[in-house]
Amino acid sequence: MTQQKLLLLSTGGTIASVISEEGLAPGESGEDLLKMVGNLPYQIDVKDILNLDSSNIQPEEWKTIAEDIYKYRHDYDGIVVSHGTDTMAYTASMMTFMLQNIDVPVVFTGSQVPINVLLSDAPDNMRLAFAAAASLQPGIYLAFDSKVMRGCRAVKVRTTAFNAFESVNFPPVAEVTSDGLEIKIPEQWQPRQCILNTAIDTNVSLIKLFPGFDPALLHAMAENGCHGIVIEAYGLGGMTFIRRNVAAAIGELIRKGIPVIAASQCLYERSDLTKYEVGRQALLEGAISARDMTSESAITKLMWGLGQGMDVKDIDKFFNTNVAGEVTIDELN
Ligand SMILES: NC(=O)C[C@H](N)C(=O)O
Repeated sequence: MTQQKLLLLSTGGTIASVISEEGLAPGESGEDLLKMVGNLPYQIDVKDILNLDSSNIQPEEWKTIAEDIYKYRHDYDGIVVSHGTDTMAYTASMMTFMLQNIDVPVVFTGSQVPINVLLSDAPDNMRLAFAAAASLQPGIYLAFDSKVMRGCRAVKVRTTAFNAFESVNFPPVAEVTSDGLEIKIPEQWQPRQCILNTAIDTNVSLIKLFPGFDPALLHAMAENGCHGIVIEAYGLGGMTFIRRNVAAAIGELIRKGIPVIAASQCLYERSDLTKYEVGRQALLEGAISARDMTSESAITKLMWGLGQGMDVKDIDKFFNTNVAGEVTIDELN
């Protein structure tokens, strides 16, 4: 049997970090990573495309990563992207929108401990990512600590523990068991034209509501060039309306053409603005529900939608559309 051909795109992160006087910083190449993982039953090519801690990965780097995935995808059976963990969920979510209908498996991974440390989690995570890239349906995934999840559902929930990521509001698609990589949710992939579209609007904001939040800050953002806002509201999507009327401020912004997405500060389960008065007020003012999306998916979806020139109505429609498994659409808001 011929070996599967896989590509490693390395971008830095803790996985590739070495100790320096300034603190841990990326230093190992993709080839170094592969050497330390040891033998794998695949033919693997490597390209070092970035060498950054992921806290330095920003929209400019998203574009580079998306373009490289797009450029090389047909030369390989699957692609692994090694990436720092801090912003990996944002990058994986953005790739979901920039590379719609991706036609190969693309698997992001990283580690909590550098690969050159004896008991690092990196070798296991790399092996998992390659196994996933060799066997899953096309899609954007994140592989970490024996689990493979949809990239657009992954959230970093722990700062140091090996089980740093969780798949939020959607089960992991595959898990390591004694039988190997067990596919739990076979993705229903249908061949369609893969589109690379990296146009995004980065003039957006993601804010968390807290008791005492001054809605004038929303106006200040709009006056300073903010084109769209995701608000992590309370519980099912509730927002203050007495004394400090957040809902009314949202209405004013929306009438100025600035979409406002209502997400929840609860990590799990969906927002539903219809249930309480504090949600309905915001809904009446035109707030758009993020439903069960992660904040990482909501903010990247908003950037991408605005980058396509969508207005408030289009963004509303876009957020009521499931692009690649990032949201569960049901009758609820
Ligand atoms: N574990 C990690 O990879 C954290 C690191 N600061 C990064 O995101 O690049």
